Amino acid sequence: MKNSLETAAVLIETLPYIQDFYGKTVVIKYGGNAMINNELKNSVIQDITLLKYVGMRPIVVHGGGPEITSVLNKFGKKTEFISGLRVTDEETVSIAEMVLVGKINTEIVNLLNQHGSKAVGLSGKDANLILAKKHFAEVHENGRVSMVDIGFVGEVESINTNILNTLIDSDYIPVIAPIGVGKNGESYNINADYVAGEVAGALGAEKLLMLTDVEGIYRDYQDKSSFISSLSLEEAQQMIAQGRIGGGMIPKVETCIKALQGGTGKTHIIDGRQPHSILLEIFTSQGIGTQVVK
Ligand SMILES: NC(=[NH2+])NCCC[C@H](N)C(=O)O
Repeated sequence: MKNSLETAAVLIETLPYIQDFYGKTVVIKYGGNAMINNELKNSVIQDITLLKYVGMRPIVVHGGGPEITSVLNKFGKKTEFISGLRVTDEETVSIAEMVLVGKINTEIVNLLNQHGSKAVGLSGKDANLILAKKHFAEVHENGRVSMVDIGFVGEVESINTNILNTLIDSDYIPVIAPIGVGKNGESYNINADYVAGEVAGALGAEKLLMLTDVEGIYRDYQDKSSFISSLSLEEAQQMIAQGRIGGGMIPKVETCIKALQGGTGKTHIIDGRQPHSILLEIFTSQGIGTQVVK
């Protein structure tokens, strides 16, 4: 048990961060284990609620990959991936939209509201929040690169910051499902990491936090003792170019780089398997994950 002086020290360590981040926008990419495990889910929801109540302006962008796959299986649809991207026909995108918007999004909104926040769920279709266009898969074969049409997989063309600012100015927490809308009203499934980066960049957010299922970035991704607490944008770019970032982490690190270039103050890759990783990263000086900074 901590004695009362130790408890006070923990609380007072948060003061500079509460002061610095008061009134600032923080985008949280919520995915992975922290979305499946109930205990972790509650800790994330509590953390976001705390951020809100100490005066920050949180925005949540969530994923839903595994749940989409399991519902697709129930419908008897096989999932094929090309270069890590799900081949998405019209039926697949409508199932993805149903799961992301109808189920996962409303569940997060509901949990936040149960904890005393005012959360509002949005998909990219609400007020044209996420205008999207088709994203082609890059396939490398026999030293040649080709662009393959994989259906309704999208990339962000623009973010309607006006609707987000309207909501956060009125104290709501926007919760965004990564479904984009095309010129003709068609739906696109978009990688939630990229959506979070685009939202953070477009809003010039103070922070982008990405919850993952790893501790953070390693100097050598096969050596768990080479954990990096802080990384510059240039170092991150070099590490990608030199192939020193493991496959699954590349979109996350690329997202951090893009967000920083777009005007986000700081980005953080943190371990969503660790309860309260959001608080530990934001309100302590050493943090818990890897920060990527300008
Ligand atoms: N991984 C790290 N080194 N994190 C440090 C975080 C510092 C501070 N709490 C912030 O949010 O800006």
